[in-house]
Amino acid sequence: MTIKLKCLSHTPLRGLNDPAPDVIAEVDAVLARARADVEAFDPELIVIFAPDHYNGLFYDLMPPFVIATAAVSVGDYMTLPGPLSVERDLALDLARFILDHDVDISLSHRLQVDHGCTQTLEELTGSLTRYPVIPIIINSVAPPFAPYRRIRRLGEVVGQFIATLDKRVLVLGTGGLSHEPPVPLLEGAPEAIGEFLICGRNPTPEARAARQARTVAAGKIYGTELSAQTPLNAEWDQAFIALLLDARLDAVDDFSIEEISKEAGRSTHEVRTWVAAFAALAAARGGYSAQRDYYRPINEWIAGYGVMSAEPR
Ligand SMILES: O=C(O)CCc1cccc(O)c1O
Ligand SMILES: [Fe+2]
Repeated sequence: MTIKLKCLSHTPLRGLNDPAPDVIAEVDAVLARARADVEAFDPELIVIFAPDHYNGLFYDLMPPFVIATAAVSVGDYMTLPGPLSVERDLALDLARFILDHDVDISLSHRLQVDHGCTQTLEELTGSLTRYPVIPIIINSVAPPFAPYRRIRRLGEVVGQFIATLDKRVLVLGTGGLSHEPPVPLLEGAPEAIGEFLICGRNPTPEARAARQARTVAAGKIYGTELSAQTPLNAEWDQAFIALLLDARLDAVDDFSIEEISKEAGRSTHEVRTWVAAFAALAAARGGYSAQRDYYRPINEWIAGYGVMSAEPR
């Protein structure tokens, strides 16, 4: 078994509300290098830990985390629509392994996924079907959340499973870092918004266009005194990256969900996907060496935008 890791932020505002051309060029160069790494590694399986943003998962049934044996992209924010190439039997084997190791993961035989899962797959592989993939969606936007220690444990068990495979496995985490796009909270929401958060799947094209427009409008003022959203927190981001570089993964057990929401923004919890990915790498092969490939706070994209790579020491 050989394993590599890549963790990247995602931003649906790319191409919709871009920063200066030199910043885009920087990010394009980092993504091109990451894509070349993936091409050279030629994974036989990709395990992607990703968030959902009320496109596949809603409060009518909100799992702390769920593994999909079949997944279809909703194609929001100009991302590719259609099915992912999920290895059904292997995903089921992984589901059984996780449950047998006392981590109570949910299972979906037909999950809708959004830009949170598909943008990174597309950026690193050029499609949703180039390589076999197993999506594990971690609730990162719909409180209450499982403690970070449970996410670390989930990653550990996935890593133990990966260690049993005779394959080249790429583990991906996508989301974060610090940021707070205008994702509504159920608490105190107007009735119509509450209804959407509880059972809003398969919105009309008009509703999806309106949501996209709201996010673009938020991106235009994000980080200025006009915005009510918690601003990016580069200090928090750099400390989180340092924790991963130093393999101090158990430090996440002390993370306070409320404090992170207040200090860095409510969607910063997408970093739970990074925690799971690094925990999987560490469990699969013990020590790892990691590098920060890129970091820049990018207000236009509503993202403390980071990219990291790691592999066994
Ligand atoms: O459509 C939404 O709910 C929010 C979209 C969104 C915006 C900026 C950064 C993100 O990570 C993100 O997911
Ligand atoms: Fe997101």
